Amino acid sequence: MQAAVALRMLRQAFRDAELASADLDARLLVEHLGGVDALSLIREPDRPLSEAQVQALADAQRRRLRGEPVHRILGFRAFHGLHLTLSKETLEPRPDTEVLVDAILPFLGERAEKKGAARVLDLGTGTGAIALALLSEVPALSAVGVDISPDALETAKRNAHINGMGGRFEALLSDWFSRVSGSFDAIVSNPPYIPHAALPLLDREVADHDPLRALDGGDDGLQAYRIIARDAGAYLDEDGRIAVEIGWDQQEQVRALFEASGFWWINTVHDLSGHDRVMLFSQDDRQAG
Ligand SMILES: C[S@@+](CC[C@H](N)C(=O)[O-])C[C@H]1O[C@@H](n2cnc3c(N)ncnc32)[C@H](O)[C@@H]1O
Repeated sequence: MQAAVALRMLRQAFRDAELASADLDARLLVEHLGGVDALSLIREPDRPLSEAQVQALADAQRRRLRGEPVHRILGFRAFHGLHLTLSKETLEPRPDTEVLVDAILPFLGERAEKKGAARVLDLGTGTGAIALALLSEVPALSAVGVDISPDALETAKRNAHINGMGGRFEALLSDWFSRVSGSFDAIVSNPPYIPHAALPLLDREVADHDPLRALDGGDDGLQAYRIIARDAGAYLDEDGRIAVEIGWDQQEQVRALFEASGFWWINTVHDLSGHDRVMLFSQDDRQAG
């Protein structure tokens, strides 16, 4: 079968099933499982696929139509320009989380330049997405990525190596701060923040394929923020910063938790849909919003 024919068939099957991202999903699958990039699909539409590639695409089509997200099928996702492999216990990193990376990046860049080196702690690192994106932008930065899942930490380590940053990334098995030591210029986190009772309401593609431990934020969704706000001060440099991703309606509660622990709110950054998504805090009032 020719690549362009495979693409047309897959696209039609996904459109018939009313998948929201039918065209994009079909293209991603044909590009990666058929081994053809976007340009060759246009320049060489007659390029034949091997028997194994046709089989892989048929299998992918079945999985996608059963509701498996396209990046789970591919086993990787692009994040902030990095290629990140996924595994059973890693959350699929989302474009909204790139907002957190961009929000803390100028601060870490400046710190690293001023001091010659800087350190960041990523709590609940998953694939390593946030830490690795920061490392890729700031060569003098090193990172500790904490997770409670050994599977996620293996994946984060693999991602650090694949992206050429293995020497600057430490994967640490820890229940939040329990095994963390030392002090950091910044603490970043995209913790689980879905209130327990809201889990059954999640989109099936999320609920069935992202790990529960990456989603469940306890009774009110704020369990992890409570711990981070309570303990972060002991691991943050005096003039350090905190950046946390939040649920769209959690700004007031998260702000209150951090302020009660003596942190100063700097600002809240919106995601790509205009929702409150990332909050920045500092240890001193000079940067306060
Ligand atoms: C929402 S995911 C974020 C993953 C990644 N940072 C990202 O943004 O794509 C939350 C992560 O926190 C981890 N986690 C949950 N409970 C934890 C705990 N008690 N201590 C450390 N990590 C935990 C989960 O395993 C998961 O990897």
